[in-house]
Amino acid sequence: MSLAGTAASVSGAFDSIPIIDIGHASTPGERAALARQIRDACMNVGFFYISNHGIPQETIDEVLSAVKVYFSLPFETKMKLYHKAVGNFKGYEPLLGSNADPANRGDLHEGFAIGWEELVPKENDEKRVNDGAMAGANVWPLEPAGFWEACLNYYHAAVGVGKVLFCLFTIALDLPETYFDDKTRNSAAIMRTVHYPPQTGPEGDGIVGVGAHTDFKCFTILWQEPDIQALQLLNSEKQWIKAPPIPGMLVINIGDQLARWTNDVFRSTVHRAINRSGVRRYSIPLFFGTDYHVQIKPMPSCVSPERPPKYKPVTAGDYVHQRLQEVYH
Ligand SMILES: O=C(O)CCC(=O)C(=O)O
Ligand SMILES: [Fe+2]
Repeated sequence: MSLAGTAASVSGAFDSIPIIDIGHASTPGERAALARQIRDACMNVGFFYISNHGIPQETIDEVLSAVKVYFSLPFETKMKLYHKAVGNFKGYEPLLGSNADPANRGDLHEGFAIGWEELVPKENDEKRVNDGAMAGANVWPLEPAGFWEACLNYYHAAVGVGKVLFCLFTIALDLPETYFDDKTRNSAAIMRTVHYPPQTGPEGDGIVGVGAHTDFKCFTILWQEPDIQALQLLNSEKQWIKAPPIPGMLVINIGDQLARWTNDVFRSTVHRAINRSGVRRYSIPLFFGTDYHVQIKPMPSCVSPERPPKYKPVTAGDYVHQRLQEVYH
């Protein structure tokens, strides 16, 4: 059956989240089976865990310790790089500075956002030329020393995982493996390091760590701090399903860009984070999209007479820019 046909019979009433071992993603004989698992996960849940992702524990430990020091700095120090002053959705986002769910009053987290940057600057870096509405360089705090390096090391490692995933997604979507190559040359990936203070207010006060939302790039690679439950996913029965951190694994979820590319064959699942653990929680999402100048339009394999295109074509950069403006309004 075609992808569009199969999608019609999928319910989305999941109660658990699949775990997929991507350790053998570069072995050609393994890829087809792996892509099938990914297709099932993306059609039914929109979320999955990956094990054997290859990001060294040291890289994770270093970014986590830098991030903990950074967020413990005085408010005024952090506000020197306030993202609205920086102007391109990069830099520091204070507590309650965003609101992912318009029904809520604000998100109880602070964050620091970066985009692509070479670890060693290149003389002639053409990268920014095509970024349109999303153009602009990273900014970096003066302290802690090495913050930028720890962040960029993790960023590049996660982008590497993202490239592997893009390839697996194309196989899962019956497309040539190279389909996204010319659409992901610039690695249009935004990484946020995020601090969620413990939430102590009454239930239903309209303030949670991050309110119910869908992500708006192609997919998200999320590292969450071990031992703290916060992330929850909404299934089609309107039940919130917990997505606890699993040691050594990352969470992957489909975002709205890939839902648009796939005419909703891949599910962009609503999720939120509530930190009632009593302790601070840190997480690091990396949102990976197609290059900002690329037009997002439904793939032929995901359109049929019974499943006509649901979305008008849109340029990735304009789309992301508009969605970010809504969240940080
Ligand atoms: O921190 C988390 O667990 C989720 C974060 C999230 O959903 C986001 O930043 O889009
Ligand atoms: Fe999210």
